[in-house]
Amino acid sequence: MSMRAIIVGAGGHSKVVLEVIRAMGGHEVLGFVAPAAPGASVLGLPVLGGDEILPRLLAEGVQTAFVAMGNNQLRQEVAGKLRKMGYSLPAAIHPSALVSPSACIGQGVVVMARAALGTEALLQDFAIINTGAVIDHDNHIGAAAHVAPGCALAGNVTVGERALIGVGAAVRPGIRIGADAVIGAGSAVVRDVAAGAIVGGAPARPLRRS
Ligand SMILES: CC(=O)SCCNC(=O)CCNC(=O)[C@H](O)C(C)(C)COP(=O)(O)OP(=O)(O)OC[C@H]1O[C@@H](n2cnc3c(N)ncnc32)[C@H](O)[C@@H]1OP(=O)(O)O
Repeated sequence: MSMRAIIVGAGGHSKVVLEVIRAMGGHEVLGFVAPAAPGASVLGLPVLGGDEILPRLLAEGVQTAFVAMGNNQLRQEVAGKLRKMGYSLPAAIHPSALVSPSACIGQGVVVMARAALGTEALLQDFAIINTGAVIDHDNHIGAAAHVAPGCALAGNVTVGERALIGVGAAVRPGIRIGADAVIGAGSAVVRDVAAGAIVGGAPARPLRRS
């Protein structure tokens, strides 16, 4: 029997999460929860309403939610609220992902198509491993961090909470990336990155913000 579920968030990332859930099977997604105009829909499913409908849905027996917001801080905050309310927040793992049997995957983690999780990789709650990203052995990916499509993280890399590793970045073995850091698209990270830093290029260096 399928579990009834909702997706919280209704942007681009939420559509991909819906397709991951459908590919996994086992859940009937009723719709999306997000502030939106009446009648809005995403991939043919309705936007059911904003946050105010969450207690009612829970009371009606919809106990499973997938938090699907691309913004790392927001995703972590919303997930915390849903957890307190009593929602069950399972991981969503695309069946085409290669997942080591010794990888450890937290609550609400999303692993997109063709991603690879290596031996003893640890993914903390609400992390996103996007399409085709490689998380090699002994990586520690912090809570609500996002490793964007096509990244390659060599062995023993540590990524802090809410950090964003931009699309196609490559990270040398053993590198530590701090919480809330942003790694620019296409970067080669060869030195540790401080918490909150924004770096880019090959080799990655601090970026001026415009
Ligand atoms: C499915 C999905 O879509 S998942 C989404 C994943 N998201 C990403 O991969 C986004 C990653 N973000 C980036 O790479 C961004 O360019 C950032 C965050 C690094 C910088 O963004 P902003 O702060 O807006 O910087 P802005 O674009 O104004 O550029 C500032 C300077 O940094 C340079 N720069 C920006 N990005 C990079 C980069 N990736 N590598 C090298 N240099 C860069 C710019 O050329 C510019 O240099 P200049 O001042 O000499 O002209």
